[in-house]
Amino acid sequence: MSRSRQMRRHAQKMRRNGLQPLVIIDRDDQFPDVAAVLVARALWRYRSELAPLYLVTALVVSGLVLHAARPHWWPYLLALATVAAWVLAMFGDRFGLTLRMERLYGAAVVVGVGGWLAAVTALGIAFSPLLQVLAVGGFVLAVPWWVHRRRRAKVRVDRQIAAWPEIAQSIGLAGSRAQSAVVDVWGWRARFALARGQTIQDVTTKVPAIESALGTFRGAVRVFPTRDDKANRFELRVLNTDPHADAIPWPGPSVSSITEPIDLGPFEDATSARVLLLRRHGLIGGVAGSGKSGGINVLMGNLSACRDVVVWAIDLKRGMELQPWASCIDRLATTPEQARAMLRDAVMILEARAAWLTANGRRVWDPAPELPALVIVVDEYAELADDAASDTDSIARRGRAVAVTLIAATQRPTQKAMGKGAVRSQMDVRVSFRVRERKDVDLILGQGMLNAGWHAHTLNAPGKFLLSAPEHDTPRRGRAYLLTDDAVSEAAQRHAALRPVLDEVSQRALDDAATPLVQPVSAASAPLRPSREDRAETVLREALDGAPDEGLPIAHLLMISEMSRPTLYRRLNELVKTGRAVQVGRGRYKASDHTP
Ligand SMILES: Nc1ncnc2c1ncn2[C@@H]1O[C@H](COP(=O)(O)OP(=O)(O)OP(=O)(O)O)[C@@H](O)[C@H]1O
Repeated sequence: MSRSRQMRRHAQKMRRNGLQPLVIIDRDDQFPDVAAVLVARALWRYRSELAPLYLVTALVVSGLVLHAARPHWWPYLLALATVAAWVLAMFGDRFGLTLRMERLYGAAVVVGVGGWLAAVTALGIAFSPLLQVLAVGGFVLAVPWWVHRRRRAKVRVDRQIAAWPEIAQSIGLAGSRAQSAVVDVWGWRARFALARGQTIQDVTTKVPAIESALGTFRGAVRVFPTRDDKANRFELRVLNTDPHADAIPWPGPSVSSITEPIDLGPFEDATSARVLLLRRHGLIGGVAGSGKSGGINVLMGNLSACRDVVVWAIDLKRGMELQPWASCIDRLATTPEQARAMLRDAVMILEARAAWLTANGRRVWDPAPELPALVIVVDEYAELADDAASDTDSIARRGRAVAVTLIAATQRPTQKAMGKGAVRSQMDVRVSFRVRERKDVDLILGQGMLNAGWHAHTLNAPGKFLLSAPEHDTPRRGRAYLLTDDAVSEAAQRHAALRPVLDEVSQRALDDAATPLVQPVSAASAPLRPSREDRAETVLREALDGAPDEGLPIAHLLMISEMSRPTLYRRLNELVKTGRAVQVGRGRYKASDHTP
């Protein structure tokens, strides 16, 4: 065995014993050998930082070869670079470039590389100032690469993963190895294979040791089984920052349909607290200032982005909380009378839908833009008058199949606050923000939940919540996204254009209910007073006739006609279809110039 191999063996043995080997050089050994290994290692270890340099080197070599062998290829190179840059700019998100900035950067690099290579292929590397362009351009394009946050995070993770065999050795998990890792905004997660005989329980008991070895903060590491539930695999979740440390800005809607689960905000391990609201009712509770209204804003931001949901809302704080979403709310009740009328109409709708389902041999109402779900959001549920209780009860009991959903927010959902009916027991999704007393936990989340470890009284910051739903049956702390006032008005404005109107079945039920009963025979000869609808229709037609060239906005037509929003849209649609009115701009109408 050669002397250097002997030494390498010796060094490996020392490393296994936890000792650092010394590099011993004597006269016979080749120092350049060791140096080359060290340099090669450094070039490999810092490959991400050195990538621009490697690219420049590759360009110079390719340029030399291409100019010597295929100088007439330059137009193809230019065309290829242009197409590749276009593809990156347009579809870069499919290749992991999620941000627009990243796609533009990628496209710029491709154009730069392709352009320079085409020029060198045609003119030769000695042609001035191609080398200067390469040096300056390379440096300029390298700077964003070096400072890119996600790249640096990825490099950090790669190095931690590369160090895993040593870490595993020192914490008694020798032989386990990383299989894959992904970086996200909060940190990284990686899938590991365990050595023979090791179990996920072994890893769980080693969590503090892993945290120490990786140099993270306490509580930053979590261990989960993998999705395929293999006994010799585990997933390691490492957080670089505590997701709940600060308010988390709302990233925008996570859904475009009520059939998808809504993301309320991250749990402590940074996974999303997603919950489905289709065919379910929801109860949101928590003391004043605990973040209920913030939670409702997250729901509204998502529901208003769904093209298959009509939102009705009751806000008995005179519309203070929900008014900013008015452009996305089909009907908003701010007084107890309006709330009662709305709930009565909702029951009428659910009955009409149930009848329609039966008549059509269907079991459930499948929401679609033309057959939307109806979601009724009630802020401060306890303020609802007692005489609304039978309607809320009907909705809670019979709303699921017909996709009529009730979402109630209240501080303490006592039996008194929830009315005498079965509303609370019908709530499938419970979100508890901080409660004042331990016993309130059971009020919001259900009997026995406090004893089962659902400690909503210990939530220590606004917006933090516990979520109980069929797919969430263990207590995990979440924190709701926070929507600023600007985010609310921006989302409300953007989503207003997507809002569907009530379907025909539901609308007909409301119209029929509003039509006055047939006059009694004895009164038939009495002069007929115009019905409310006739009056509203006349007012609408007159307003459209007198509308200016730029038309009248929906808000104005709603106000003067006193029609409900769906009725107004339906009437306007009919008038437009029959050529009696025209839509002049977004949400603006006037009478048509040539009445047919
Ligand atoms: N998700 C959140 N993240 C961070 N801070 C939040 C969050 N939600 C709410 N807050 C903060 O807490 C304050 C109170 O929140 P919010 O108004 O939503 O509470 P509430 O429970 O609805 O109270 P009330 O019943 O009085 O309306 C807000 O002004 C906001 O600063």
